[in-house]
Amino acid sequence: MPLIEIKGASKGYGGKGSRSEILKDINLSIEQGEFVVIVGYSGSGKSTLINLISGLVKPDSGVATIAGETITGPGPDRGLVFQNYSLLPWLTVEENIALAVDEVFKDWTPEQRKEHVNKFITMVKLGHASHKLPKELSGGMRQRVSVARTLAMNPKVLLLDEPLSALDALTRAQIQDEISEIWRENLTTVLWITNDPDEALLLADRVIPLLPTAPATLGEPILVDLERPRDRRTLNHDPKFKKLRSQLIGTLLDAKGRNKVKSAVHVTLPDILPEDLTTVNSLQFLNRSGPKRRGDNKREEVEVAA
Ligand SMILES: Nc1ncnc2c1ncn2[C@@H]1O[C@H](COP(=O)(O)OP(=O)(O)OP(=O)(O)O)[C@@H](O)[C@H]1O
Repeated sequence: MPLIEIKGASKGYGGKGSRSEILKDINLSIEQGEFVVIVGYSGSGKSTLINLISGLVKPDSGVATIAGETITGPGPDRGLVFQNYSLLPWLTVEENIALAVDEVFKDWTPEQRKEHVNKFITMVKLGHASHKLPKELSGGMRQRVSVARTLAMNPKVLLLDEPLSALDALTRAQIQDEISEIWRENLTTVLWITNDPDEALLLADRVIPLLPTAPATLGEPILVDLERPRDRRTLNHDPKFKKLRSQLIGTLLDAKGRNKVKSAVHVTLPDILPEDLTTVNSLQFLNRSGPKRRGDNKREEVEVAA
């Protein structure tokens, strides 16, 4: 049985008159230990999709399950990491993580919890900063705390909603590698959402494009059979990587192209002779007669893409 399953889910927002259908007929199946990345355009419904699994969004139709159980709301079996860290500013790195651990492992001894917290602080390489407050950390360090806090709750699946998009490219690359390493060592199941095709292919076992049809739906999964660990420097020259990249980008671009609603609109434009702007003499410029109408109105066909 897959760990995560979505069957025939659709979701829209708003009431009558202002309703927008965002997702339609979403079918997704994620196996235990898989690293799946969904890649799509900004605003296409990626957060809505991941939140069908986090339990923050309920589908209008269809169903989302974890280990066969219908998802009806958020739960500790699904760890969610957002783009904006969501750390408590008055608590240190250690305390932020301990708060989550204390909540989930209430029956553990204080020593067991402390050991557990320290394990995850070390895992994300923040041992030197464990007593710092979030305001004393860089964006990358904050996101590492956020990942450590979520992993420390031992969720069945780690859900990451564009976790690195607020970071600079170099920090992003570093944390991508770190999370990939943590995933390989811990055999966690990961669902990662991004708008970056390179990030998707670097990390995933399987990449699924979210096609910007209106409403959006999932395209055919792309199996990323690239050897691990993946080295971004060599990958850039790897013909297999290049092929997958072009397949993924092509799929997204094609879907975007097909989604353009074309309609021919007939507009009538005045047929004007453009003014001669080469006039350099200021007197000539002041005395210019302005644009001239050549004749009858002209008909032009303009194509509008919605
Ligand atoms: N709670 C809500 N109520 C109404 N509309 C919403 C709600 N949440 C999202 N939307 C709309 O649904 C659409 C998809 O939003 P969503 O956040 O799922 O997309 P996204 O792909 O994650 O976007 P981004 O990449 O910009 O974060 C957007 O038009 C958004 O305005």
